[in-house]
Amino acid sequence: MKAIYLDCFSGISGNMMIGALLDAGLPSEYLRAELAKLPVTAYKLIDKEVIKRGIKARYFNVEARQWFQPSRNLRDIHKIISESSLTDTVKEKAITIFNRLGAAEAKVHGVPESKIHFHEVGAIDSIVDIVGIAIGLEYLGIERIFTSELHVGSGYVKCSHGRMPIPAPATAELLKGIPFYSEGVKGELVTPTGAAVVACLAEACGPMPKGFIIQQVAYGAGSMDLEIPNAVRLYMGTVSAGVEAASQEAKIIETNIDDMNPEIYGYVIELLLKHPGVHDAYLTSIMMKKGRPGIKLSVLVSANKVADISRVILRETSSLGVRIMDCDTVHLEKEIVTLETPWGQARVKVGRLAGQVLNVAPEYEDCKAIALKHNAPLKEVYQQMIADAKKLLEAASE
Ligand SMILES: O=C([S-])c1cc(C(=O)S)c[n+]([C@@H]2O[C@H](COP(=O)(O)O)[C@@H](O)[C@H]2O)c1
Ligand code: NI
Repeated sequence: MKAIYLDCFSGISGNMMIGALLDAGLPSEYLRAELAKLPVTAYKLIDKEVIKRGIKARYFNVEARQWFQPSRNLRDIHKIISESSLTDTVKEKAITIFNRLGAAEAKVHGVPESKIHFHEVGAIDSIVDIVGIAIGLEYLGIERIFTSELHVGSGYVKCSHGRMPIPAPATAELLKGIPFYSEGVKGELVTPTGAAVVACLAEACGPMPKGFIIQQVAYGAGSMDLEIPNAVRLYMGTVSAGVEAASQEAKIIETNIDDMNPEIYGYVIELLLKHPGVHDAYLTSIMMKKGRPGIKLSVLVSANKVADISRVILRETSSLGVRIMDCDTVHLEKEIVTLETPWGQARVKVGRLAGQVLNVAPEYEDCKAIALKHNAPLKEVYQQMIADAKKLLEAASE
């Protein structure tokens, strides 16, 4: 699977992330053409190569063409993104990041999310950065994202509220569950946008996952000149489907529900399974107090995503609270193998322990599509896929 590992030794911001994606192969013209699908125009993109402490890096920035921009709240931004002709994946990713940013601002300022305004120049910068990141990840085909611990810098930052401690309050809110540090560098190395991107998209923040094979190294420049290069380093490469981030701890989040419209459950499970860091989400029938039939919702999640996923559960279900439990896990090493069969292509999951194949599982969706297309019994498609996969694996091991 195509993956990136972001080495945030000098922090991360929206601009730095786009710079790194451009340096990794996202064509500037493609980014501009996709951004032009948004109904916002009064901006100019800066995209150039710079040298940061001797390292060549790509610098990206957004300049508002006019100082006055309409004040936009989260709803306006949702509308701008969702009514554009960008792909659904880009829209969904961008809206998820904006929601996180909005929630953090709302929490810090003690106002409802609906009252959060992305002000003046900041709005256009945030829209371009966040949508641009989603465009870049889709263009480069990135399926998994990991980061290092984040270097946040130190001191104070000047913004519309006055001088605020670093990490800025919205950044600090977004860094819940994410390891970060400061080594005395003065300045804001991680911005709220950078933190929101990591919080929403990264599966884990720590050492590079075992088995990550690097194919390319790219640098996205920040705007500061420091004693260290002000840049984010992006390693692009591959990681096998089963690779877990090193030292990744898992938790189980659970809640019991006895008062929710049953139509909601399928939607919530689908939503949860789309979140990076969610390994499983499932329902169990239970009998609750006062003889009420109920449902226990359980979510197996990477430890650094507990706050994030608890929020999704509390927002989307009728639950008033969740419980969180430690969970040790043992995994087979997973690999996805694509088979060429007389019926067409189909993926099979191969599970290994110390190199020995212990399980071969055809992908349900692929088998279902074949069964429907060729009017064949699903169980026969499964049997055929398992037999073909075993033959392929035997041939590969000879
Ligand atoms: O303008 C507001 S409300 C604002 C709030 C905060 C909080 O932490 S609260 C921080 N900032 C600063 O604005 C810039 C822009 O950050 P981006 O993520 O949009 O690039 C940054 O310096 C923040 O610390 C502004
Ligand atoms: Ni703020």
